[in-house]
Amino acid sequence: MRRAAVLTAGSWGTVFAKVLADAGARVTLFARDRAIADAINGRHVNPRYLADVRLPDLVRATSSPERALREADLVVLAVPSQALRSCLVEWAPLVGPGAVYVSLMKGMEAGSSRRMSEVIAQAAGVGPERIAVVSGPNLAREIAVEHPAATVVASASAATAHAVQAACWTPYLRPYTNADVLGCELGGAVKNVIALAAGMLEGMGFGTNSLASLITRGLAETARLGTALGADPMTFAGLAGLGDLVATCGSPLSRNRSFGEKLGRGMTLDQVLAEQRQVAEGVRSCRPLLALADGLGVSMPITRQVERVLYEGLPPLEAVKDLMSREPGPEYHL
Ligand SMILES: NC(=O)C1=CN([C@@H]2O[C@H](COP(=O)(O)OP(=O)(O)OC[C@H]3O[C@@H](n4cnc5c(N)ncnc54)[C@H](OP(=O)(O)O)[C@@H]3O)[C@@H](O)[C@H]2O)C=CC1
Ligand SMILES: O=C(CO)COP(=O)(O)O
Repeated sequence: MRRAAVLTAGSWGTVFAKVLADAGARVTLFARDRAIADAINGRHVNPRYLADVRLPDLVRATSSPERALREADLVVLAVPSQALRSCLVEWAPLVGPGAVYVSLMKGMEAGSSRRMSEVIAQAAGVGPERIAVVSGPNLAREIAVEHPAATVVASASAATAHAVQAACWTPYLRPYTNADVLGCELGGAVKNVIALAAGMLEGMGFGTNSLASLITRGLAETARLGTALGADPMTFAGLAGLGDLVATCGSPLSRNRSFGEKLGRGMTLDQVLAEQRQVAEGVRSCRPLLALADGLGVSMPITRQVERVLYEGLPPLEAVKDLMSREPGPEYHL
């Protein structure tokens, strides 16, 4: 039986702990807040993030990272992307020598523009064969109630990808493997920025044509950046690209989309941040993505406008006008 540690007990970490247990693993879920760990052990629910779903008996919780990581052969990481590096300073020394790290995160590190697997490799000092990424159209709330969905397990090592695939295959979650770690992570990070824009459209009252145009052109700029960085273009037509983009831009369950919707209704960044409890990764990831794009001379007009709305106070309607008034060009260009 596999032994998995999941850090931490937020929305996706909690649901993924259920997935792993339903697939047969013994799971220890780390919660910073001892009250959450006690509720999971006593009542099998996470009162802060998933109060109405019973977690399997194979999920136990602890507020001690040492206890969570002891004997774990899978170390599953689900913290806000900007917190990962500092968390690993504390956690990595507690991880056993052969354990595989699994990233569930969909963001880019501010300042370094590093993907989460790159932060893991650097901060934990592990090689790519010990790292996997799980990414796809996986809104936590829907997976929690076992609506069927698919996902991608990406790793540079086929053996690692297959092991993680087996560890998270349940009747309601179907994992596919992919060797393109870069493309899968980029798809997950950029779709959060595009989902902010999708929410803004919703908040401004625009309809389905606007949303479909945004999703399609959002995918175009994701693929442009990805291929310039060396990703496989096919990845962006897959679950971690188009799949996740459609799910996140279309669902009111998405935190990025709801964040954008509030901006679209006229709230400022600070006002939305003050009332948003869960992480909306696109807010902090758009600048590191633009830094990568600028370094390669890649155009990402939607991401650029989202950044201007967030950090320059540009009204969302002005951002739409700017996008629409650019010189028209061919649909496909590099
Ligand atoms: N939710 C979803 O549907 C999906 C999310 N993801 C990705 O998973 C990652 C985690 O998201 P999600 O679980 O939804 O986020 P949540 O906001 O729901 O939970 C965040 C978790 O991280 C903890 N945390 C917050 N700040 C820190 C910190 N500075 N140091 C250590 N722990 C911290 C929180 O603990 P506390 O409660 O104590 O504050 C909480 O357990 C993100 O990258 C997201 O994009 C991917 C697929 C689906
Ligand atoms: O990544 C997700 C679905 O695949 C969740 O998106 P949000 O972080 O916007 O809720």
